[in-house]
Amino acid sequence: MLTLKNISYQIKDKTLVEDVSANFQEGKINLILGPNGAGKSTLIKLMSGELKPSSGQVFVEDEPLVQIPLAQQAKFRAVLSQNLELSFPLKVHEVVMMGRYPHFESKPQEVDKAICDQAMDRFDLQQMAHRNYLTLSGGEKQRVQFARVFAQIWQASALKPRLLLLDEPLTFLDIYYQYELMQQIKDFMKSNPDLTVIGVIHDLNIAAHFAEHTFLMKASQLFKQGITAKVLTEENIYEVFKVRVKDRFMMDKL
Ligand SMILES: Nc1ncnc2c1ncn2[C@@H]1O[C@H](COP(=O)(O)OP(=O)(O)OP(=O)(O)O)[C@@H](O)[C@H]1O
Repeated sequence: MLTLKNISYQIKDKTLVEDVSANFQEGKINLILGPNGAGKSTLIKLMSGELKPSSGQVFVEDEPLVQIPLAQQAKFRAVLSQNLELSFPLKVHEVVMMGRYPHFESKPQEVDKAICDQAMDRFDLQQMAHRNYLTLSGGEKQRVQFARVFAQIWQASALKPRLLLLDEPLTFLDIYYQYELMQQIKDFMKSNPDLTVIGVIHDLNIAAHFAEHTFLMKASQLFKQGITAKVLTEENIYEVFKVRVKDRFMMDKL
């Protein structure tokens, strides 16, 4: 669904992403792992179009991303970025409605309200729908952001298959919600088979449990990519993180 062809990204003489080629398949959960500073967030920003590659190209299906107008991109592609700061005292349901902005002209329609309602149900937010977003805990804010991005891509688009980009979406979440939210993604995808998820996470167990395909980054490059069980081996993990793990421990959870 999304293809990267020889993508590099440089700032001055520093290379943040070097010659990355990858194909993210439609309908799959693809997770990107790697040490701090390996280039994961930069790669997500290149896929979302927030950054333009210094060389190489990003394709959505067979169309170069740069040729798709932003207003169209927002109809089939949602992004949950790291460190999202809002400075206005919006209510929770208003933040979720932001996900619908690309879909209506001047004011939300009944369908937009219904979708926000369902998204809040899904992420267990109804009881805080009228709370000031700024007063929520870090984990609660993260769940609101999940509801916002899901509201954005709730319905299939006539333009393209849907895409959800997640940069460290599990930050601030306790272990219950880490698994719960990943499970919600998986469940949503069962009834929405055109949705592709690409996310950056740090937890090897979560990747082993949920990712169909795993992408290991090391020093600005893509070190390994493929079926999770073949990528998350003791050897590869040691090569990238310099930490010894018990392979079987993770694979038992698959
Ligand atoms: N605007 C910038 N100017 C210079 N260096 C940058 C810039 N943005 C990022 N970097 C550097 O590029 C490298 C890759 O950053 P990136 O945020 O992509 O890493 P990451 O793999 O997501 O790391 P983490 O796991 O810590 O979030 C880091 O060394 C970072 O300091």
